[in-house]
Amino acid sequence: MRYGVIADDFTGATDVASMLVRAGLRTVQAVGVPRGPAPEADAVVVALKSRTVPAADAVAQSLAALAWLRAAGATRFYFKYCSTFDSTAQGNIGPVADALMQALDTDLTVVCPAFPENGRTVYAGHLFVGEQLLSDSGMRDHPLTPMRDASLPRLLQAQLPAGRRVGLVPQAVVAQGAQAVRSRLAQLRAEGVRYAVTDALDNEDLRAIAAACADLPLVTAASGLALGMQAVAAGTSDAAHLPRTDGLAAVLAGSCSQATQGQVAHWLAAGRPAFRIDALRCADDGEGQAQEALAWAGARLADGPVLVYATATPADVRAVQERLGTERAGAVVEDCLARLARGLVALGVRRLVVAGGETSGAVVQALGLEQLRIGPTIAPGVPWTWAPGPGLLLALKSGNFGGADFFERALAAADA
Ligand SMILES: Nc1ncnc2c1ncn2[C@@H]1O[C@H](COP(=O)(O)OP(=O)(O)OP(=O)(O)O)[C@@H](O)[C@H]1O
Ligand SMILES: O=C(O)[C@@H](O)C(=O)CO
Repeated sequence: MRYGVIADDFTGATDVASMLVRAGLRTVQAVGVPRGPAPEADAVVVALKSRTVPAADAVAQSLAALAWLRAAGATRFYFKYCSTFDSTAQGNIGPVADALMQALDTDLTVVCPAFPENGRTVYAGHLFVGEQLLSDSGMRDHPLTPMRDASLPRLLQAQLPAGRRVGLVPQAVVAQGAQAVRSRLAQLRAEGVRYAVTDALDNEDLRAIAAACADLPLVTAASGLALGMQAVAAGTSDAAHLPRTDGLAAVLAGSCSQATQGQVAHWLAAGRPAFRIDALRCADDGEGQAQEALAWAGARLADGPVLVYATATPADVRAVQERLGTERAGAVVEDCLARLARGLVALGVRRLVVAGGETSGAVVQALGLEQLRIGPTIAPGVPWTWAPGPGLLLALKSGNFGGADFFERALAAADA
């Protein structure tokens, strides 16, 4: 194995694994730090749930993943965070990146959240979502990681220990290609910069950055840079062919992003069956709420796919958070959806779409899954995956990804 990837959430892990597969690398996704021996692969992605935990926990989990990946033979490392740089107020990206750099004894890395295929671009160090600055996008109202600043150097600097320097590789340099990026990185290193934020507007820019980073022990990025790694890695594989399954189908949505709100609205508008989870009820009687949803689903699954969603508007989420506190609100809803996932699989569901990174983490942990095989892409950054234990097709959708008809499209693809 050559590449070791540490992803700070589960949808982010399938996102980057899918890109590595597209780049031609045989890729295995491990759920949490693996216990067993290294699988036969060019890249292993370790999926953590470290984005919103206290920074010290995130660092400890990431270092444990690094230790396993090194022992398994990886020589190049990739810290995968969100293409919208999702961090809590305290921020885990800086502390984790810094700890990984120290452990690898390296003095320079890049910071590259761009994912142009999903509208995330970086210009003059500022992160855009489509045509909006990150701070003007729906990410302003994220339940756990509201992003109210679009300047990557400023966001990162605030998360780093004093004295760490952050610099920029501007788009004018990236557009000149890999050699120009390499020269700029050398210049920044000579100036004492440890973190080079890279502008990137399209996949061509990502390819140039990836080629320029070929000798760096560590890169930090969203999944876009993995697509660019095609140029530097000897590609060998195509997307894995996943088994077919005739089991029942369901969608669980815990994401409150604008994209997921649109997907839920699209499902409801088509008159498809859907059950809304009440977040306050989850706090009072999570087991009762899960049982009620399960009984509802059990009565309908034989007729076709069902949706169970906690997805709510920013105003509704705020009202719940004011009552419960942000952390508890997130945790009780995740817990309810995780129970539901267990219940749905027990009822015979074998094709499951989950929306939301934290939600996916809770679901995958509740199902006790250890490894996911990466299959064909449903939408940029979202592949079908296969969990061999229960024989389950699982799509873990990043909150912000996918068009309005994503749920229907995913289920149709699983049928094809
Ligand atoms: N109605 C609700 N009220 C309060 N919190 C909610 C509600 N519905 C969901 N949540 C919580 O909001 C959080 C959503 O985070 P999650 O990571 O699952 O989605 P996302 O951030 O949109 O996705 P991604 O991380 O892939 O971008 C979860 O902790 C979930 O439990
Ligand atoms: O990079 C992204 O946007 C996603 O893979 C993600 O991390 C969502 O949680």
